[in-house]
Amino acid sequence: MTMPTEQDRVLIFDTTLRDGEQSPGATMTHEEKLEIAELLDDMGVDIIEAGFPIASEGDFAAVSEIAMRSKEAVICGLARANVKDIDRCWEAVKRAGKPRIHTFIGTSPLHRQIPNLSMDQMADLIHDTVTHARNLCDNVQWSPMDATRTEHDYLCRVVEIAIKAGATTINIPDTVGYTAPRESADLIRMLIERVPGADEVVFATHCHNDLGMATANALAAVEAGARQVESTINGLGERAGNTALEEVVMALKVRNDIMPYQTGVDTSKIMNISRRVAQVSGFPVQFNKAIVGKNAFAHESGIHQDGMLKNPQNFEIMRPEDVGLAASSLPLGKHSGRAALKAKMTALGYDLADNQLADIFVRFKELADRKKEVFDEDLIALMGAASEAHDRLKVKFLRVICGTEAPQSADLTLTIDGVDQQVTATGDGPVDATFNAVKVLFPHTARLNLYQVHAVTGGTDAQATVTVRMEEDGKIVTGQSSDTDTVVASAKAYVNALNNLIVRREKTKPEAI
Ligand SMILES: CC(=O)SCCNC(=O)CCNC(=O)[C@H](O)C(C)(C)COP(=O)(O)OP(=O)(O)OC[C@H]1O[C@@H](n2cnc3c(N)ncnc32)[C@H](O)[C@@H]1OP(=O)(O)O
Ligand SMILES: CC(C)C(=O)C(=O)O
Ligand SMILES: [Mg+2]
Repeated sequence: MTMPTEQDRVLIFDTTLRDGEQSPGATMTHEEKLEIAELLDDMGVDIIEAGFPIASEGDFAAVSEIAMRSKEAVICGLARANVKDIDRCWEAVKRAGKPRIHTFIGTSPLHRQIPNLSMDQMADLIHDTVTHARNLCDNVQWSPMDATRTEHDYLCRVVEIAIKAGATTINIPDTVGYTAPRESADLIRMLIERVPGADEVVFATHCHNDLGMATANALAAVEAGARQVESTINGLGERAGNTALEEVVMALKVRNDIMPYQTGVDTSKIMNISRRVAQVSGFPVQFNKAIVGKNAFAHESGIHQDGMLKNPQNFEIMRPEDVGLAASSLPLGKHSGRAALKAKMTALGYDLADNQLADIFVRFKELADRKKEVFDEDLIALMGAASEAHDRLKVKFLRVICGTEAPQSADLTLTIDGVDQQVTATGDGPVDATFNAVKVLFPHTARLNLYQVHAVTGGTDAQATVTVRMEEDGKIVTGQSSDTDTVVASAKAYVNALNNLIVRREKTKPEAI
């Protein structure tokens, strides 16, 4: 790969804290804004639009503090085309290591009617306000709001005026998300070709997503010569939002073969900031959102899961770690197949033979038809049920009498090879009485050499897990069971060990000649 030249470098301008916050309901607190600004600075965003200082005392305070705390990023504030806004903006950003004033006015026929100015009056105002901003700050961005619906000749005229008045960045907003990729590119190309002095400034693109084309329009503008992309985390912003920062940055990284441009963003920090912005703005990320959606690296269908297990590149064009995710996920559901089930069972510690996998797969599909997602706990329970189905011994009923008066007794019914058998036995405590009852119903010579109880959860209703280990003729088997009743868990663990012993006996039986 060749080293980036200046022409390859695309500046990333983040406006989550200004345009993003303009989404109805997305207001962030002062502390939250400071935190997001710090995350943006740390991830290598070039310019942070921290707010609109004239809008409120709170916005002014946030922009001022973000400016004071900034490290590498340029800190920018927004201002309308008037001296009061621009002065207030400068007051807020001037403490930044790298301050920028961003001033704008709507230039389209419709927008010129908002302040009710003629073309000439507006041209004069642009000249005066950009000059004023440039006298305060040597880094000035100017935007003709609604540029994509502005007459080309007039747009060229006002862009030239802004450049002559000292603007260093010319931003071309598609304020209402109206343009389409080819048109977006043609507009930037036209301005660069026609406007005198265009080669001395950076052209920026600022797109909205009303027709779902914000990212495509921004990338088309880059291909035509724009070298600053304005965007927000998770695509937050007015109405349907702005270009999503993560989409532009990852598109340029993944398709660098056809879009050979570099950004300074550390993409491994994307997931973290996406989650924080979703939390603080209260705008959840849609599950299937590109790059940062919950499902962006998740595969449920069997054919895709099998392909992923064979080679992740079969179904993923970027690595999860490149966006800060630990790994892709293969959630199990009704569309999953044997390959993913086997991989999950192996991860859970089950080494399944082919016939066991076939058996559990049938049970899994039955469950998946009833449930949206089958979790690890469901599979463990399915395994328990599957192994119990083949057991020769089952605990059917148990009642113990225990307390200060000896002897303690256990009334036990075991189902042995499908037939219920009942006995009452005594012992030194309820567990001993229960084990004696098992021995009466299923006589054996195995010696108990471990009995262990531990609580799975806290509280008096905790699940107890009992482990039993026994030995017969050198064959060691273990049994385990959980129940909120410790004696029931003990009976089931003991019976589980005996079932395992029966299987071992069968396996080690000498072959008949
Ligand atoms: C496309 C964009 O994202 S633009 C940014 C939009 N963001 C915001 O508006 C958020 C912050 N805004 C605010 O807090 C308020 O609107 C304020 C403080 C800026 C202004 O509040 P108010 O003085 O009460 O005015 P109000 O919001 O009602 O109307 C906007 C005024 O700004 C004028 N105006 C709008 N854009 C511009 C501009 N670029 N340059 C100069 N004047 C402008 C309008 O003509 C109108 O003025 P008028 O009252 O003389 O007709
Ligand atoms: C202020 C400008 C740049 C804006 O947000 C827009 O036009 O969408
Ligand atoms: Mg905007």
